Amino acid sequence: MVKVNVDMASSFIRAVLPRLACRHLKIGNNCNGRYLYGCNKRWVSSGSDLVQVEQDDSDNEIVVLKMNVKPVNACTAEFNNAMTKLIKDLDADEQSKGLILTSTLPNVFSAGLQLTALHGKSYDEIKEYFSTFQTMAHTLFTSRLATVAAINGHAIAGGCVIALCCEYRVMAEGKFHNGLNEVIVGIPMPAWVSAYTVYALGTNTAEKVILSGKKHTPREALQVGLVDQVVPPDDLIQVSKNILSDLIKVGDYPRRLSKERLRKELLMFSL
Ligand SMILES: CC/C=C\C/C=C\C/C=C\C=C\CC(=O)SCCNC(=O)CCNC(=O)[C@H](O)C(C)(C)COP(=O)(O)OP(=O)(O)OC[C@H]1O[C@@H](n2cnc3c(N)ncnc32)[C@H](O)[C@@H]1OP(=O)(O)O
Repeated sequence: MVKVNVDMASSFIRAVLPRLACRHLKIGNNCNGRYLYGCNKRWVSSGSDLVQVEQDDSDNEIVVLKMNVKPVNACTAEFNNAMTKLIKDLDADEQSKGLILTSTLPNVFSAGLQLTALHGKSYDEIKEYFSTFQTMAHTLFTSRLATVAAINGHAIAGGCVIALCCEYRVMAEGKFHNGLNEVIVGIPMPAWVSAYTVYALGTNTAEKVILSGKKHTPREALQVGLVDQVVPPDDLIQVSKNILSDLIKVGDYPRRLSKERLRKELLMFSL
């Protein structure tokens, strides 16, 4: 079990992080607001309009969630909470078997945490904000659904984490980056993100990916295991659907229980 010095992390959040984060991006507070709500399933309600929901098949087995937080799918607290609620609703619906996660934006899957949410905020506010992201990631990671990330653009830091929570990751070819640049931004990698990365990549590669903070091209991301497949952009959704269809062919109960057993150990990691 990884030991984490919580006091050190707390002082870091309190004192350094807000300044580092904003220096990194050179941004002010550009958090704005409301976007179209695309939900067409009566039992799915995020209570928000930041994720579009599409049914993919007549059996309602496959759902496509499209992140829709312009301009770069930065994970606002509202978005994190909406995603958590949607995934929990889908988990509770026995008809649903699989989930494809992608973005409405043409070149960005997700830019990760909303750096502006850290600017000028109190320790408690930042802590609360972080916890909304962590809850969303844990909910996706442990979802009983089969999950595929269809990465249609940049997937940076928290955006890469969201993809790592999925069972399978397909990325579009293009001038996009995928990586965990937390150490470059100035965020010591939380143990739970490291644990998820080790789970997906293996310890040795995860360490290199995390400690370098490198942003990978799609081909490089494939080499290190951040993604499982790279495809032409036009094929991304169809390939993801094919993978998902194969994944959900397996008997639901043994699959669900095996996924739970494989992944639940990792929930012991917090900061
Ligand atoms: C101690 C810690 C304890 C607990 C932590 C708990 C959880 C942690 C788990 C994971 C941690 C994750 C850390 C992060 O995610 S930090 C975020 C790091 N993200 C980045 O570094 C990406 C930065 N963005 C980019 O590189 C680019 O924007 C791009 C490649 C995604 C897209 O490039 P474009 O050229 O298409 O667009 P831009 O002109 O650059 O941007 C448009 C617009 O969007 C603003 N913006 C970009 N990224 C963010 C962001 N992450 N948050 C807020 N806003 C963002 C950018 O400033 C532009 O705004 P303006 O139009 O100028 O207003």
